[in-house]
Amino acid sequence: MTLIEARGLAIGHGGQPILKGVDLSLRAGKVLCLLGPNGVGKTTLFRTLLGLIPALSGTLALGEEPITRLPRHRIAAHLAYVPQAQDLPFAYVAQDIVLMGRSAALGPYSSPSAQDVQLAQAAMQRLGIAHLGARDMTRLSGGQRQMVLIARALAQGAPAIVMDEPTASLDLANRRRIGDLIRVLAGEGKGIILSTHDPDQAAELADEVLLLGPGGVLASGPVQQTMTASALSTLYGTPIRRETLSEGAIHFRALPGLPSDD
Ligand SMILES: Nc1ncnc2c1ncn2[C@@H]1O[C@H](COP(=O)(O)OP(=O)(O)OP(=O)(O)O)[C@@H](O)[C@H]1O
Repeated sequence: MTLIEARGLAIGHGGQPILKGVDLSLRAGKVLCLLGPNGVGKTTLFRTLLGLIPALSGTLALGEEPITRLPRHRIAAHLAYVPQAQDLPFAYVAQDIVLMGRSAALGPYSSPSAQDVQLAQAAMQRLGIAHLGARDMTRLSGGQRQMVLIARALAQGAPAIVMDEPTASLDLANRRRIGDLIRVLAGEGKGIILSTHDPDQAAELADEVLLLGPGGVLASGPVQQTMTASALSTLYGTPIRRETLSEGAIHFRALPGLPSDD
């Protein structure tokens, strides 16, 4: 089942395009990873997929429906969002933030039921952060906040999840935990689209990758064929070597040599 389908999408801010001609398709049970240099438009693309900013042109469908026909609560029921943790100085306790994930499933004037509270608690337990429940979000570390936002997306129960650099501020153990969780969620049939600045992580987690260069898609497809040394060197404008480690994992290494502007 296709959860997100974009064709010829142009995106940007204030009518100014940043990326054009973006084709993207996220299927249930798959992990799609976005890679691209700082400022290329990954977050802008995510915010467009979420209906937070309008596409400038092209088509975008969530499930069977064009996004332009979907009210906010139906988008939220379809697509959960894990924004970058530093974007959210919410003055709420962590468990209330996680419970907000349930609001997409509630009617406009209803309050969360005991089952909603249970689902929020289960999401926190699954991430090993139940002990943070009563803590003020503004007083959590960046990594703790990131875990809370992931729990909120889990509690939402949407079939697709968009994650903007979900492991950026996580320590090694939590990074592993989230990486494993992403694969488990895909195994359970969720579709996950995430961005990362770590090509090794993309190679490990993703079924498919989308390489975003200035202006548009540089390449897209399965990890092995798409994440070549040459494609990544072009993407980041610096020489990159691809190595296969003894356990079969792919590792990318930026070679010495400063990139130039020309
Ligand atoms: N609200 C906004 N209004 C105008 N321009 C914006 C806005 N937000 C981002 N931009 C610009 O859009 C471009 C893409 O930004 P975006 O945050 O999507 O990049 P990114 O690929 O997610 O970057 P990073 O990897 O550094 O997080 C940048 O040039 C940025 O300055």
